[in-house]
Amino acid sequence: MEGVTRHLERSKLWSIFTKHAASILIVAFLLHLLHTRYNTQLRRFPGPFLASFTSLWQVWVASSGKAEEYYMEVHRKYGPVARIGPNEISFAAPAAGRSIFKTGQGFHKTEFYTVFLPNNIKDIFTEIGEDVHATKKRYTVPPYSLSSVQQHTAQIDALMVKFLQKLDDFAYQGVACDLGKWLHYLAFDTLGEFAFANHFGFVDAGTDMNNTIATISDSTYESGIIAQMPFVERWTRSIPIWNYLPSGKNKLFLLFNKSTEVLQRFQGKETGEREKCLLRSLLEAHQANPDKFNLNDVLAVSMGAIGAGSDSTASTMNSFCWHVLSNPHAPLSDIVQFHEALELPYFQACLKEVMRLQPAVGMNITRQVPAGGTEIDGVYVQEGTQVALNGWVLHRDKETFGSDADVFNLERWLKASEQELKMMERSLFQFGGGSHVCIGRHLALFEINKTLPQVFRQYNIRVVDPTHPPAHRTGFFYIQDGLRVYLEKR
Ligand code: HEM
Repeated sequence: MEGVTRHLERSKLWSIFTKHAASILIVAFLLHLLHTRYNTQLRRFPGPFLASFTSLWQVWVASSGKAEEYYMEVHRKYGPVARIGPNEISFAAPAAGRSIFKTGQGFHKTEFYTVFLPNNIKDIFTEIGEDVHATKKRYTVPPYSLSSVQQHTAQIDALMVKFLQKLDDFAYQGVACDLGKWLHYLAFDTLGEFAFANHFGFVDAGTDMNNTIATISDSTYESGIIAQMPFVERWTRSIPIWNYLPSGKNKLFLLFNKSTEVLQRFQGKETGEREKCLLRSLLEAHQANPDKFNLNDVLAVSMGAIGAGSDSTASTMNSFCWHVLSNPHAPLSDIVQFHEALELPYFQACLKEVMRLQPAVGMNITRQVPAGGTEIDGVYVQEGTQVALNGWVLHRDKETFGSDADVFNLERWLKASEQELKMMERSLFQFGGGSHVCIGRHLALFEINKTLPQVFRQYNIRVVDPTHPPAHRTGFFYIQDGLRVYLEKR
């Protein structure tokens, strides 16, 4: 009898549950949202309402292709510290950037990075284990030093000659040229020389071969969206849905073929001076330390260099041309010799101002707060919290850069006192900082300092429509499209 009563009670409960299942699930979901928003120390920070409940807000921001604009707006509205995710806050003051990047503070990369290519074998950009990263970086750093980069001068100069010949064609024909595209081809081929002692042939072809540049850009854009919820990629890694994404179909085979072909050619073979390159140096590191740095690492790091170095350098050169050409106060007629670029104060002021105003990384750089928590820019932050920095935000700090920090004004670099200059330079984060500072910065600056003075010395350049800046889409990098100019040979 007792058993029957219990059975009846259970089936009554079950029928109540099934009748109200939808309502129960909704209430549970609402409780979960409230818990996410309030049951954390981050509740004291202001920020977009939706962002405190779910990372979907950041997914939406990333998919807009204008992440930098959203984050600048967030800080204009909510002040120097803003909550931008259930477990993430963003800082606007350069002092916060300096604390987070300070070596030895224990901040480490978040899972955000793990979804970018190459993600099956980690390179130094996608590797988030600090110890593994430090090992890989030790073997990777030597070919990236300025003196090693300078050893590629002859090959880079040869590329430059071809590049200028192509621009000459536009100048002679008097037709508009998409300078941004050509700078991208040059950046790509330069990386080919640096990484594989063999350029890809983009400048020769004058086209995006195998859609490689577009594929990298699409892939970075998609990864930038997925990176906001990296667990989705982890859960679905074994399902082949990623192959159906635009960047997945083509899978960058030009890049992969080139790196494996060059690797096979180099293996076991002595190479001459002409073939000294990143991949060669990585292979030597592998041969000396086969257990710590394997052949997959060699491939991943060399391919990763192309992904990290092409769009970023092209973006900076694009931004430079746009700002200098559309700004009547920034002519570059003084520039004579490109190898003297470092000694040209006016050119250097333009370059710093461009990297300040439009740093090539448009998305947030994120780090995880170490065990025990820490204070950042006067604010205590609990361990495990994700902290975000965005160059576009940090570089608009009015206390550091002046009340006109939102606009292009290269005079700020020329007129600043020694102390102001020092502070501004310490507050530039276009290459990140700390143990993850951009490894390719010498190469990028070498290329930029050679290319831009050369182009501006050789041509009078006029933007086709100075009222319309090039369109852009931000994946991880801020990528422009449509820098159309007329070139006239000087
Ligand atoms: C103007 C051009 C460039 C800019 C503005 C730039 C910017 C950056 C930034 C901001 C970071 C730090 C990202 C973070 O901490 O989340 C970074 C890291 C990195 N960059 Fe660059 N980059 C440029 C060129 C290059 C080039 C030419 C290469 C390679 C050939 C390269 C390879 C890398 C790699 C591998 C990392 C990861 C470093 C690490 O985590 O230890 N970059 N870059």
